[in-house]
Amino acid sequence: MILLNGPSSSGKSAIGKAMLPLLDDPWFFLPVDAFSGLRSTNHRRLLTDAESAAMLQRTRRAYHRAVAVLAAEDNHVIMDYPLSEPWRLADLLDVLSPYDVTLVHVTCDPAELARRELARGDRPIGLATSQRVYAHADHDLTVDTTTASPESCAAHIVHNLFQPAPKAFTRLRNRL
Ligand SMILES: Nc1ncnc2c1ncn2[C@@H]1O[C@H](COP(=O)(O)OP(=O)(O)OP(=O)(O)O)[C@@H](O)[C@H]1O
Repeated sequence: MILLNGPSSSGKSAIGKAMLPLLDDPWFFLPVDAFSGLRSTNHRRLLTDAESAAMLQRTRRAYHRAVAVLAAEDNHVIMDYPLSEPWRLADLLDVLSPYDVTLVHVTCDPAELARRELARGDRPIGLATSQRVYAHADHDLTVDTTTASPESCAAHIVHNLFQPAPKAFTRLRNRL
């Protein structure tokens, strides 16, 4: 399993898509946005803020478990998911404990993040630079997309996929 962690607009989705043709075997690319996109946005009752927050957390916890179910059937999965709240990592360390995870930190200069965000027009302005990805100073690989293309970042990840144990998830779990 590969987890692409980085702020909004850092290029996680572009890298994930660019990786697929470079990999030897079939992989699932399952961005959290695709999973959340399965949930209706058009419904009759207006949720309170607390209900909305609970719903988002339920969705994310379910995403963690959906990925684990795919892995339990020996499927390879690329996650595109910002670890922007500490509980997300804590939950993943638990749920994904049976599986090999390569944690990739996707980074980008804040000015370039802001430029991309404005150009996209479909993300709240300021999300990318305000989003604190829980970088926790440990990961298996880093790619900086400020000037590198998604294709070159994807190639770097694929060529360095086999990292010596213990990998970041194991080290992080041992620190708990
Ligand atoms: N390496 C890159 N160089 C230049 N532009 C890029 C690069 N990677 C992505 N972009 C552009 O930045 C925007 C966001 O890319 P992408 O959707 O891959 O980011 P993301 O990290 O998955 O964002 P989000 O978490 O908000 O879904 C897109 O318009 C994309 O074309």
